[in-house]
Amino acid sequence: MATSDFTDNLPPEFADRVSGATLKEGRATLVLDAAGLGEEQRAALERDITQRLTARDDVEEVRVVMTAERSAPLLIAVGSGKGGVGKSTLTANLAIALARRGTKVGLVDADIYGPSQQVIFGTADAKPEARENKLVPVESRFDIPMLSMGHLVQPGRAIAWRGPMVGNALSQMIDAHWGDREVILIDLPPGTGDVQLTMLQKYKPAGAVLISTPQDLALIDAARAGQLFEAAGVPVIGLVENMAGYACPHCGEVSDPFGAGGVEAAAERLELPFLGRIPLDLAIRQGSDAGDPPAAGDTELAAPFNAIADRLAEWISARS
Ligand SMILES: Nc1ncnc2c1ncn2[C@@H]1O[C@H](COP(=O)(O)OP(=O)(O)OP(=O)(O)O)[C@@H](O)[C@H]1O
Repeated sequence: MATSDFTDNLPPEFADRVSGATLKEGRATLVLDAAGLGEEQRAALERDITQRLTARDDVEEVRVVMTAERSAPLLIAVGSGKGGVGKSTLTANLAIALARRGTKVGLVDADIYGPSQQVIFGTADAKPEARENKLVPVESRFDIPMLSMGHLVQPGRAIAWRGPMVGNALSQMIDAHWGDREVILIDLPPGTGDVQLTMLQKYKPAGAVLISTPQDLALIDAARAGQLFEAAGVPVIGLVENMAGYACPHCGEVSDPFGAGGVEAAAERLELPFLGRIPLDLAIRQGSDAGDPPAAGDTELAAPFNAIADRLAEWISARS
């Protein structure tokens, strides 16, 4: 017998997904459309259907073939030449801004020197579990699953790591159960060290966003980081200027402690897109420390992050 009648009694939510079915000598083969389902939902669907069908007298064995395999999520690296220029702040806020526009985004904090995303996302106490030898990302309250070096080692312990250990930790985080995530933002450590090299050799990102303050020194380092990506064939999506324009909370006068406009001018010189400018504002630091990043709210400080996320989203959709 080669028929699909045996699937007729499946509930509609299952039956609607069956795009092909045969039953031959007790062996049922089903082709299921798994589009839009996350990894866990797919596993649950397969389990459930297998149970229902094996309960039948005429079915001894069930094979389920899932189609519409999810494509691997797009990896986007966020890098900087120097430390402390706001890379983690940008990555967290971009992830939140993208998630608020409906992108299924995940986040990896690969900063071995000072992982901080677990603080910004309030997941510092979480311990990621492993399933089938792969880590399951930790859920955060912004609906952004994440993994951080801070989840894998005690803060400060990874600093002495070199090549293979770094590569191993990075692999565990990137090869995790990312389910239905379309985009994963990767918060890189500053500079052009082991993590960047492993990233380029093993998990070449689709693109990189670079952040810098407007000082010359920070810019020179950022340009160097940009060169590394470009040499490896990873397009630099654009440059972001951080900590420009400080509005005095007392008198309102705007000053530019690190200069202003330098990143935009550098982007022009390097022929790279300029994605936007984030002001220096105490509320940005306070929000990050308190696990309440500005992009999660609706104050005017969300605006620069939203504008940069818009540019990034345009870049992502132009690729797909
Ligand atoms: N625009 C801003 N206004 C005020 N504070 C900011 C701004 N951007 C970042 N900060 C603060 O500056 C500090 C450094 O920022 P962040 O951790 O994002 O930098 P980083 O480049 O990721 O540093 P690291 O090299 O340590 O990873 C943090 O305390 C952060 O909250």
